[in-house]
Amino acid sequence: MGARYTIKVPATSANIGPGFDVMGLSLSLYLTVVAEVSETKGPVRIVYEGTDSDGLSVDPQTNLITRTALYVLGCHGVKEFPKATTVRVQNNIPLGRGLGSSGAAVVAGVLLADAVGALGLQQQRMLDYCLMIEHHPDNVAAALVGGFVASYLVAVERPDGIPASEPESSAISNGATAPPPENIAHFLRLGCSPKIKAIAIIPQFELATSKARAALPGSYKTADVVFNLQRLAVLTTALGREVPDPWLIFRAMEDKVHQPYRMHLVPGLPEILGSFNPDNTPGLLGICLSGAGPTILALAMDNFDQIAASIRAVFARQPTRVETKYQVLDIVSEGATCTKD
Ligand SMILES: Nc1ncnc2c1ncn2[C@@H]1O[C@H](COP(=O)(O)OP(=O)(O)OP(=O)(O)O)[C@@H](O)[C@H]1O
Ligand SMILES: N[C@@H](CCO)C(=O)O
Repeated sequence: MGARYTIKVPATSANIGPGFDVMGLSLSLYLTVVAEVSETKGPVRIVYEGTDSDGLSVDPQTNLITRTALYVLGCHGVKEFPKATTVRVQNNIPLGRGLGSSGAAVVAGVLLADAVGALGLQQQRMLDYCLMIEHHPDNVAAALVGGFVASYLVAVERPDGIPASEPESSAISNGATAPPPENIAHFLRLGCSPKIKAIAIIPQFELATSKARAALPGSYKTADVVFNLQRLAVLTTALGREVPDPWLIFRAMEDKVHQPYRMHLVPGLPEILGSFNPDNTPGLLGICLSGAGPTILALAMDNFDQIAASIRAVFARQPTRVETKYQVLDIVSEGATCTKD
């Protein structure tokens, strides 16, 4: 009898307005990976069972989940999956929409290697491995530990010399087996009121994070940086108050570092960010671009379906008639898990 592991990783929304590359919320939408490990040596096989998996590679050397796992195994002197393994992927996180699909895939890959290689990695060490592939910690830290998470990279330059702005590490695509330095990033879980839910309004088009990052300027005005720092400091505790203050949160979710430069990439974004507020939209707490977009994240305490309908209507009346779906999600306190059946 072989072993069977089930790995479950939540979707995440990064930034939450001012916390560009800093903040992440984990959400009740999951990537599930089931690894069926046989007792004999043999190849690894990938099977996608989810709905949003069109075009994803099932070649273990290129698929993001198994490629990450192979990198982590390689760092431990293990060149391939130790036993014949079938990796069944059920993905409910839409790809390239700003809901942390790539971060979840990377986290799943690290947990997969840890399980099949019996590596016994601690959570902090897992984060180091994740950051060799996903260069900003906001999504992966929240996906790994769960809840409302703040994080920073200890060094701005990545340890392998690749600029943090690069979308993906060449360390793993080159088959390198150099382990990451220890403690690349630090993280902290912050309080988030259980009264708050996350409404994700998801346009039916993909926006690659690399493209959305390429739209950002290389330098900023001091006043814009101060604008974000002021809001971010307030946001870190505003979401955790027992009785959330809608206008405090609304103002604390404004941003001048990334959203203004991404407006042209998401039709309707200027109107969405400029039209809704807690006075004209009861129940609304705050609104922002989720991660690199194009999903809109609205935090709210009530009237979830009405808020979603109002935002969807703005997308629908754009000249390009942007089609959307929406989901009302919980902010989940549990991060990625791996269980042995
Ligand atoms: N389950 C998965 N299996 C394999 N590859 C995946 C999986 N999920 C995501 N990816 C890869 O990640 C890409 C999307 O990553 P990208 O960083 O552009 O968007 P995102 O992670 O969904 O959004 P954001 O980082 O803004 O939250 C996909 O096109 C695919 O190559
Ligand atoms: N902080 C990242 C999140 C996307 O992965 C960005 O906005 O580009």
